[in-house]
Amino acid sequence: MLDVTLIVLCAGNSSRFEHKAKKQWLRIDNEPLWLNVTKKLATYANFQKIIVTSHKNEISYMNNFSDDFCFVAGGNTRQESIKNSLDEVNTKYVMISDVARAGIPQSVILELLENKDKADCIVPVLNVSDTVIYNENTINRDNVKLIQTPQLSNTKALKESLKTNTEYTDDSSAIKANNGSIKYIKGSTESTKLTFGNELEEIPSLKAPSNNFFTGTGFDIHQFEENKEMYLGGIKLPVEYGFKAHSDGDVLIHSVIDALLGAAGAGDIGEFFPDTDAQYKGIDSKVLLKEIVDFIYNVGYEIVNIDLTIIAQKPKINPHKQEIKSSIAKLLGIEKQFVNIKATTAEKMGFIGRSEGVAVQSIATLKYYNWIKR
Ligand SMILES: Nc1ccn([C@@H]2O[C@H](COP(=O)(O)OP(=O)(O)OP(=O)(O)O)[C@@H](O)[C@H]2O)c(=O)n1
Ligand SMILES: C[C@](O)(CO)[C@H](O)COP(=O)(O)O
Repeated sequence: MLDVTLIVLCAGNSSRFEHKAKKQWLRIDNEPLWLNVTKKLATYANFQKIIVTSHKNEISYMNNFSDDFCFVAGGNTRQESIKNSLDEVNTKYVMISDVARAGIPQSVILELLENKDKADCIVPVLNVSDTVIYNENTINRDNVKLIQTPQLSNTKALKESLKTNTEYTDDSSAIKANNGSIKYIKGSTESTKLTFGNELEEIPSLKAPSNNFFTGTGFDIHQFEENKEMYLGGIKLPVEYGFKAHSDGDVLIHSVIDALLGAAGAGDIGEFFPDTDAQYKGIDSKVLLKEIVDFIYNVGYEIVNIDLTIIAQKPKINPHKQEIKSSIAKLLGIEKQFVNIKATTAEKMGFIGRSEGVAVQSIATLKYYNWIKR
């Protein structure tokens, strides 16, 4: 086994990426890109340990995909993410790769490893073949190099170099600034970095997402409370009572959240917004749904439809159905025709029948965001 830890950086925000999903979550058949890339790199060399650096909001979800890797929460910058991950590195060498470089060939990895003792940091680079102008002046292009990842560093040298508040855009720049030695090897055009989205066309080996559909159910129930505003589906109903709850008690929205999380395999509402957390006391449930919808799109899904059943002896739902549909459609970012609402009484049986509260059941369907057709 090699005395090398591999870190795959996957904690970015994809803010420049012109797709609905974050790049690390694009589906390659049924696999998120981060898993596809990490598994591929794992077959290229016998790494002692593989660390996947995850966005703090996604680490628990990422954990659902594999038991083979160590997941570490990243920071606000690439460098912070590296620092967090280095805390878990005990090997002499560390190889750091951007998930954004999805097409790295094995030859680059092997050459980095062959050169591991030749400098503090081994870096793949590309020469520039076009004429280069800097501040309107032509400069000698032979002096220009395009720096790629993965880079292989001496762990001690990298840890020392990052004891600084200066932000470097790559590992070699930090090591160089700390008087470490650098060896450049030949990079690869296959290691192109996904930044804006159009680069996807340059990596033909990435398979299209599967056409699978994913279904999740949600259920929530709340007791009435007198003299409180009632919110249902994000709208205020004209009645003199509301729902007893830690949040605003919007039982319909809570049920929708669970259906969406169920379809994405992402747990339940309590894992995202614990009812013991003071910050959610009295919170507008629309804010919670917005956060979940952003999560669903970020991690590579599109919402197909949602079907809801409201079980209520009171209040009467029919007069408000259209308004609730419009509200939910807007919050989910889908057309109104894809939100269905059914309402039923409990035939005066049980606690709902005794008009003590309301229950809502939902079914959501998701599909993968199809990045290949856009
Ligand atoms: N806080 C951060 C920022 C970036 N990265 C990772 O660093 C690599 C290079 O970053 P970049 O391509 O810029 O990705 P993003 O930061 O996601 O993109 P953007 O700058 O457009 O938001 C990516 O693999 C990204 O996931 C990270 O782990 N933690
Ligand atoms: C590390 C890197 O990929 C080397 O070219 C690059 O600096 C990352 O830059 P970004 O701004 O985080 O995309």
